[in-house]
Amino acid sequence: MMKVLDVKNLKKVYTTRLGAHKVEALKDVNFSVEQGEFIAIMGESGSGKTTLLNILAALDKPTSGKVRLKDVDLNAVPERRIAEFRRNNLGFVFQDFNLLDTLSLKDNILLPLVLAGDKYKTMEEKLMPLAKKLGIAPLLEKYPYEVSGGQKQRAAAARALITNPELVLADEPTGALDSKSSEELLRLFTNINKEGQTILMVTHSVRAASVASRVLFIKDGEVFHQLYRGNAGEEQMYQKISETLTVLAAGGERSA
Ligand SMILES: Nc1ncnc2c1ncn2[C@@H]1O[C@H](COP(=O)(O)OP(=O)(O)OP(=O)(O)O)[C@@H](O)[C@H]1O
Repeated sequence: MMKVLDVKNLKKVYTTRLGAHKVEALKDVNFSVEQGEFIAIMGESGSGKTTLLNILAALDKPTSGKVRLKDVDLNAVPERRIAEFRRNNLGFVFQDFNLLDTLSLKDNILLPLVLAGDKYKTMEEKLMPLAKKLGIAPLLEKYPYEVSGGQKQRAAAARALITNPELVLADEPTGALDSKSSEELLRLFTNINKEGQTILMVTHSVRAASVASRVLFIKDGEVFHQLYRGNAGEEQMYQKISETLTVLAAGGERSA
């Protein structure tokens, strides 16, 4: 097994302006992700999920602790290299899609390759199989405002996948979708994960988390509990996650 991500003793303290207030968003977060895993991260509002995701995405720096992506210590990537590092190694899927309204779906999807300086021919070769797989091939010339939320999110997934990233980071990817589009997106994530794509997804949705291979629960800036899928089906996983959230909300003891 190969580690894609290794998070050690991660701590993040926000200091407000004038330094009057300090908020410890992450206290001591530790976990690692093996290649091919599909991780869901859950936790109540304010538990530190966005903070964690921002640090993993190299958008923010921890107060202390380490993040390694493959062999690279994120702290050691120089500022001028960060954008390139992100583009080469990570794919992002956001709750609100983050597509550019002035670009067609095709150009949105190709954007990371354009930024990386790929040749047009290479881009086209990568685009079609992916667009077909995600069911958006007939929509490529359309603009984001001309397609549904589910279609927008599939275009966003294509943009995340087109660079073949080590890791896909998804922030509440079903948050703005109706239940049918959510199910389609979860199916899609499940399929690309089965094909080997490592995924880390932050979500409030028990249903979304129930397709993951492992669920991490964050509480008070620490990993409070982990659930491994094992042989459990999605419904069983749904049950286990619900139970764990109940314990968490009650502020109770760590369950076994
Ligand atoms: N830029 C900031 N400055 C100061 N405090 C912050 C900042 N960002 C987040 N916090 C605080 O850090 C803690 C963790 O916030 P974070 O946004 O990571 O939680 P979350 O789990 O993502 O919440 P949600 O589910 O509501 O998005 C909260 O107490 C929050 O108020």
